[in-house]
Amino acid sequence: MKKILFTGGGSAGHVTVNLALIPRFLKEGWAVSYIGSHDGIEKQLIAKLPDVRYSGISTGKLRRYMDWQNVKDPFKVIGGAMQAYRIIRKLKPDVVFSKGGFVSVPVVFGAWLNRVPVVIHESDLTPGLANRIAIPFAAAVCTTFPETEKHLRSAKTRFVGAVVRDGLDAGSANRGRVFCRLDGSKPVLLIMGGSLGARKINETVRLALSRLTAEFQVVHLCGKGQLDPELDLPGYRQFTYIGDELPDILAMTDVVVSRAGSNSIFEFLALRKPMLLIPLTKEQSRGDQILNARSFEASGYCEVLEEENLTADTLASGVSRLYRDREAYIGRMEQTGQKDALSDLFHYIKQTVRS
Ligand SMILES: CC(=O)N[C@H]1[C@@H](OP(=O)(O)OP(=O)(O)OC[C@H]2O[C@@H](n3ccc(=O)[nH]c3=O)[C@H](O)[C@@H]2O)O[C@H](CO)[C@@H](O)[C@@H]1O
Repeated sequence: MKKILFTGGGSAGHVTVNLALIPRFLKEGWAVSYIGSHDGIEKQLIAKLPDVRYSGISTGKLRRYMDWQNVKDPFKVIGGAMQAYRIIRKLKPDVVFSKGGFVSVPVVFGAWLNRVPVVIHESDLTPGLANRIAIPFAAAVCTTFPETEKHLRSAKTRFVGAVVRDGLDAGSANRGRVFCRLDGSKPVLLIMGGSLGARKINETVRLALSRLTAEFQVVHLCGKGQLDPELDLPGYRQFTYIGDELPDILAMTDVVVSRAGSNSIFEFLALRKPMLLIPLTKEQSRGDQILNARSFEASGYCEVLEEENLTADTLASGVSRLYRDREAYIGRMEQTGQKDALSDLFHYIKQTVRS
């Protein structure tokens, strides 16, 4: 029996591709294991797959700012690397697939020490810090954007395109309306601040809410701990995070306001949802979301609103404009080629197994 080990975590965006690939390997009879952190979002998401053996390791983070955790974290990273090395030595996987996030770095290093080939996947236009550290130890890097190759120097790259989750297009608008208790009497605006929520977007949405609800029914995914219990308006629904019902909600959505995380924006593109993107700033991230958003803007799929220009007024007027011009956005999105990135990636990983 062939064995594959997956890793990746820290945010849902670092697990989405794994969740799409795992069922394919299970269906072909592979033994599937996963290394994530002890308490990250990946643990909850992978727990839904009973046939996958999950091992937690300790993780640390490389921060761009001063924090007392910076002193403790190198020890956690070293501890995590030793745990990953031992797990991999015992499991003896034929191949490792890494989606990035800090938990993946010791796993990739442990695989390299154990001579197990690693395939890395990069969702963003430029590689994240974790992937940049891990790339020298990998056999190959698969990219979502064709432009990414320019930003990678050492490893073997392969452009596969965007992997969107299975079942994304099987949503039902009716189920979505029942779930959200909305009657569909107005167009639906979905607001999503990435898998963790976005505080600045949430605050601005609340300031603009009377204007937004005059034109739309609004579904707002706020992120953990960011609901406003005081706000209970007709035509406005807030959730911290939506799991399996997201395809239903997307099916009833007319336009989207979102951060520019790679998985999210390719999901909106696949479903032809016009988007107003508010990327994370260079200070909040490394500017990857700005590049993701600008690439989509150049193709005519979205409007970009930089966070420094985000006000109740620019948000409300941007969404109105987006809805007014929706047919033009949808028309351009329909011109995109349909590449089966999931199958391409699946076959490629199978070819990379240890000989
Ligand atoms: C703060 C941070 O580090 N953000 C990064 C993270 O974002 P983040 O985790 O937000 O990633 P993405 O936007 O790429 O993906 C979010 C995923 O979560 C799903 N979802 C989201 C909300 C919800 O309620 N339910 C739900 O299912 C989306 O459908 C999508 O599949 O990974 C992305 C992919 O590497 C990067 O582009 C982002 O810069």
